[in-house]
Amino acid sequence: MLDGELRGAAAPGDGRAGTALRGVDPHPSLLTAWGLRDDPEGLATFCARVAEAVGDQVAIVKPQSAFFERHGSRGIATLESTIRQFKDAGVLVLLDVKRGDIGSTVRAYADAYLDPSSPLYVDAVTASPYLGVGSLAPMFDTAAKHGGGVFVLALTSNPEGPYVQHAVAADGRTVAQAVIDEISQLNRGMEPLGSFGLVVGATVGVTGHDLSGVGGPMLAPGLGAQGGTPDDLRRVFSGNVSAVLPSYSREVLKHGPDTAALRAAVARAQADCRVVLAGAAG
Ligand SMILES: O=c1ccn([C@@H]2O[C@H](COP(=O)(O)O)[C@@H](O)[C@H]2O)c(=O)[nH]1
Repeated sequence: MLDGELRGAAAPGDGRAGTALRGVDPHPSLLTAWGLRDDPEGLATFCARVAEAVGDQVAIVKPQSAFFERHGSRGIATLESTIRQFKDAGVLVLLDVKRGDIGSTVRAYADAYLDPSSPLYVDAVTASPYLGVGSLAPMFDTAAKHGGGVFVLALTSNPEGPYVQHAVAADGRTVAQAVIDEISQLNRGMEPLGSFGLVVGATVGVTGHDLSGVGGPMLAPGLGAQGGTPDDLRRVFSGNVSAVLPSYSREVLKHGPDTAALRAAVARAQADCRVVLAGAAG
C-alpha cells in the first residue's frame, strides 16, 4: 500500500528517509546547462541520467508533467519511459500533474494515471481541488482501489496562492482549511497513514492552518530555488512533521550532469531535511 511505503520513505530509520530530491523538472535551461538539446532526445537523456545517478538514493520522485508535455507526444513517451526507469529502480513515482475537472472528466484522469493498466500509471498524482474536493472522488476511488495516492493542493508555495487559498468561505473556514479538513476526513481510520495527501509549500510561513488531523502525507515543494529552507519546514509544519515529504528540484538538478556532484547535492539536502524533521518531531 502507498501509505505503508510512503511512511517507510519518510521514516527516520529508512536509508533514503528525508529524501531531498523529489522533483524531476527538466527545465529548458537545465537541459542546456547539462550540454543537452532542448528536444525530446535531450529530455530523454536528462531523465535517464537522473534515474541512473540517484535511483538508489531516493525513495520517491516527482516528475513535473509540464516539462514532458511541452515536447508533445515524444515528451509523453519519455515520461512513460522515465516512470518505468524509476519504478524498475524501486522508486515510487508521484507525478506532479495537478489535474482537476468535473467528476466525469476526473474519471478519465484517474484511468490515465492511477489505473495499473495505463501506460502512464504512477503511484500517486497531484490534484487541484478548485472545482471542489468532491469532484476528485474518481481519483480517490481509483487510488484506494489500487493502493495509490492523491496529493491535493492546499497551501501552494507560490506568492499568488494565498489570494485564493486564504479566502474565507461562507462557513468561516479558509478555502485551504476546508480542503485540509476534507482530506483529513478521507484519511480518518486509515492506520498508520492514509493515502490522501496534501501539498503545503515550504515557503508559506506560519499561516494558522490546522494540519494536526491530516492523517496522510504532506508534500513540501518550494525548497531551494523558490527560497524555502529546511528550517522553514519546522515553522510551517510545527508539530506535524512525521509525514512531510520535502521536495527540491532545480536546487539539486543544477549540480548535474556530473553524477558525483548530483549525488552529493542530494545527500546534502537530504541530511539538512532529516536533521530538521527529526528534531522537530522530538
Ligand atoms: O505548491 C506547489 C506545488 C507544486 N510545485 C512544483 O514543485 C516543483 C518545484 O520546483 P523547484 O525547482 O524546486 O522550484 C515544480 O515542479 C512546481 O511545479 C511547487 O513548486 N509548488
